[in-house]
Amino acid sequence: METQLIEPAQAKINLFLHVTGKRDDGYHTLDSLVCFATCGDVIRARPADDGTLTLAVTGPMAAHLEDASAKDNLVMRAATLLRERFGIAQGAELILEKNLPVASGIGGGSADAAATLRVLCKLWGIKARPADLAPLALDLGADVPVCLDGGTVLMQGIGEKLTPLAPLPGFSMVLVNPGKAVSTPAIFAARDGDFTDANLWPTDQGFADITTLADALRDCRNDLTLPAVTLLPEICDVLDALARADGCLLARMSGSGATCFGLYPDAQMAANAATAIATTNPDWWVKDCKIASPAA
Ligand SMILES: C[C@](O)(CO)[C@H](O)COP(=O)(O)OP(=O)(O)OC[C@H]1O[C@@H](n2ccc(N)nc2=O)[C@H](O)[C@@H]1O
Ligand SMILES: Nc1ncnc2c1ncn2[C@@H]1O[C@H](COP(=O)(O)OP(=O)(O)OP(=O)(O)O)[C@@H](O)[C@H]1O
Repeated sequence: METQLIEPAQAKINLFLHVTGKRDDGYHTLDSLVCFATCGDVIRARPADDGTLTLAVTGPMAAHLEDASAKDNLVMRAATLLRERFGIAQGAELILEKNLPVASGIGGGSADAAATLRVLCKLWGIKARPADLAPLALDLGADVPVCLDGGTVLMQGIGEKLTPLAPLPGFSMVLVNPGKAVSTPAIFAARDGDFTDANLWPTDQGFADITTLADALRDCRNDLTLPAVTLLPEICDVLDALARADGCLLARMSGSGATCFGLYPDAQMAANAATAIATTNPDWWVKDCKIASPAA
């Protein structure tokens, strides 16, 4: 039977995101607590005997990617770069199931690129250590290294400095996107004012439950919220809708937006919140999910 490998590309959530400075090349340095959600895209890969690389895109968000199989899709860019750097002659037939909204702050494209690297290392028998793949991942985007590693991570530098942290207590989330793409460079460019101090997060502290975690997260923020809301005021409506739902412990924007997340103590409360928000706002993308365990 023909081999088909399947790799999840889980949504990336920035539980907080502090912008701590700006480098000479224009990139910003960050402090961000990153975790992953149980929902996301899926990458499937089969060997291609003729040595070609092809991509097909399926799924509810496929139409939002301009030219599904274009070579600038992050899946194709990841596959092409991996072949070049490791001198691989084999090809692959790739299928991207696009479930996450595009350009929405939950790293869809970055998670796809990272999942492509993981699945093709398996398909092509590349025995690369994480350190061998890290520079390649960073060349694809600042969020790709964290998506490659997964787990709960303190992300610093421009995204290349990753400190794995102890797993967080389990919690449920609702992700909401108002259905409008937001450009990451435009949001960083619109940010102004002071930078936030680095290293504010207590990396050695454990959290007994979601309530104590939410308390600690409330001392932090997403520094890109103000520029994002200025460019897309609907983000305020999304945050309000999440915060007003019963049981919401924290509502915050992820990455450069526009997707926001709400944290809830249990799956039933998250499901109820998702139903209520989706009913009132039929044009929004609404998804209830959980924090992914590191091995998921
Ligand atoms: C906002 C985050 O989602 C937080 O996780 C990421 O930092 C964004 O990562 P990404 O989408 O992979 O970003 P890239 O594709 O590498 O960069 C897009 C653009 O965003 C800006 N950018 C990105 C990352 C960063 N640390 N500083 C920046 O200023 C730069 O203008 C860059 O040209
Ligand atoms: N496989 C892909 N999935 C999503 N976007 C892609 C993909 N390949 C290329 N892109 C392009 O990358 C840009 C960023 O999309 P993406 O969904 O990764 O943004 P994001 O969720 O804001 O990411 P981040 O949180 O890492 O900033 C979009 O303009 C999109 O056209």
